[in-house]
Amino acid sequence: MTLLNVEELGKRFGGIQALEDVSVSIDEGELVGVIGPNGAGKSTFFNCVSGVITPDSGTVRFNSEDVTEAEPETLARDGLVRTFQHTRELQTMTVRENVRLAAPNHPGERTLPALLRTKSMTNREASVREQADDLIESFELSHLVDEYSSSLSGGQRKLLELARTLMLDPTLLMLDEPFAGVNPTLTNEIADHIKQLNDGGMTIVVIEHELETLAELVDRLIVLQQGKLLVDGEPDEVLSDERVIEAYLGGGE
Ligand SMILES: Nc1ncnc2c1ncn2[C@@H]1O[C@H](COP(=O)(O)OP(=O)(O)OP(=O)(O)O)[C@@H](O)[C@H]1O
Repeated sequence: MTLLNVEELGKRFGGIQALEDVSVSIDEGELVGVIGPNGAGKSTFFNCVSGVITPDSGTVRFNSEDVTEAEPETLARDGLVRTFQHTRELQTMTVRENVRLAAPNHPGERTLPALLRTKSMTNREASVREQADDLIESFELSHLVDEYSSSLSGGQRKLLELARTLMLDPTLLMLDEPFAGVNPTLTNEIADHIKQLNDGGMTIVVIEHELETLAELVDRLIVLQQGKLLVDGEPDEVLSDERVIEAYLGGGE
């Protein structure tokens, strides 16, 4: 079944046509990579799909519903969740606080005196704590729970970002450069987590410049060039496609 359907998406910034007539369909359970030279329109594509910016033309359908004008928070509540190239954790909070606070409608433990809290609020807090602890453990961040996130390495920050994102229980997870600035060991670890999440049924779309790791990870690659869809297909075929090689050699300009 189609989970995400993007039709003829267009976005212009002044004199730059960042996206032009991009149509893409993603089925439930797929693991798809989005590649293309610098400035190809990858981030603009993610931004339009995730509601960060509104496209000038075209439609975005998620679960068959037209969400072209939807706000990121609404989309996240509905299960379409994305990460950003530059991670967005709160640096003055610990790893544990960062993961807990990512929960939707976080109860805000300190805002109400204990006497005024309802049973359901207390239950919700407990389940948030449990979910956060489970994620911290599965991402092997347990030894860092009380560290401020400002002290983490680039790779550990990406793991934290992934854990925070999963607190939202996504059905469609969009990852913007999950391996950028990450050492090879953690890159493999993050790739394994992505694979496991997909094996568990989560649909995942990944923008990445690290083509070798990405091509091994995904089932399908979508190539953008100068705002247009250039090729869409299996990784091996795509990476040996003359048009793709040309686009990279030419730097997309
Ligand atoms: N907010 C903006 N204002 C003006 N121009 C923009 C804006 N966002 C993107 N662009 C331009 O749109 C084009 C596509 O940019 P985009 O960031 O989507 O490409 P990209 O493929 O993600 O590139 P990179 O791999 O370098 O991140 C580029 O020419 C970029 O300069």
